Amino acid sequence: MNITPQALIFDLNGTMIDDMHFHAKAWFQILNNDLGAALTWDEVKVQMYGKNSEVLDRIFGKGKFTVEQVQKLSVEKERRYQQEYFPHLQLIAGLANFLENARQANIKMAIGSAAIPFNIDFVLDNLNIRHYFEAIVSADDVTDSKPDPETFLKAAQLLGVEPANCVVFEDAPKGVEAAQNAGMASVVLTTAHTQEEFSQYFNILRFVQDYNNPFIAELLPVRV
Ligand SMILES: O=P(O)(O)OC[C@H]1O[C@@H](O)[C@H](O)[C@@H](O)[C@@H]1O
Repeated sequence: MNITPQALIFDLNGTMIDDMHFHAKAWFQILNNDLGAALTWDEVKVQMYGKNSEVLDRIFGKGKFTVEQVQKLSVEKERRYQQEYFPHLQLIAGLANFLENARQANIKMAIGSAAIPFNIDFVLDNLNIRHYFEAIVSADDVTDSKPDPETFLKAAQLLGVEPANCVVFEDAPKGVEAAQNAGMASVVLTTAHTQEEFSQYFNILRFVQDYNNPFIAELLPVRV
């Protein structure tokens, strides 16, 4: 398939940085040690997609916590995650180059993440890459997170690009599903999931380990 997108939309966690193990660890502690959920490691990994409030609703049922309690738990989870992950914080191989090349090719770029702004700021500011992104859609900007298409549709709208002309970078099955629901093609980073876990989706252009895969550069217009 030969596709030159007008816009690139990046999921954040597991897609720009290889940090999903640290999210699972922080969730495991909060859900089990603090809230007594008794979930296995694998159950935590399956349940922890979407907004933090959605994760808590899914596991404990809607209405178990007040809005204030959810907010407190959400920030506490991210505080623990940030503390553990900070020494490892770096972009996935080849991404720094790709962002720069895409910018020089005038491709619009956005972030579409289920993370709260606290975490998005943590990544963008510590890695000094905020200037690449014309739009940022976080957990706080949507009613329903992935697999609902709202995150990616909002990002496309903010960039002023039709969904069909956007390519989404994702690492999670629910994220690829969200892109599919938004009518967008996706490239899958195999940081946290195996290819088999994506078998039901038909919007995947390629599976890549990192941004040094030659397919990634082919997404940008050929330089003359
Ligand atoms: O949408 P992204 O960028 O992959 O972020 C998803 C993750 O964001 C984290 O903040 C949530 O706590 C995780 O549960 C979730 O999986």
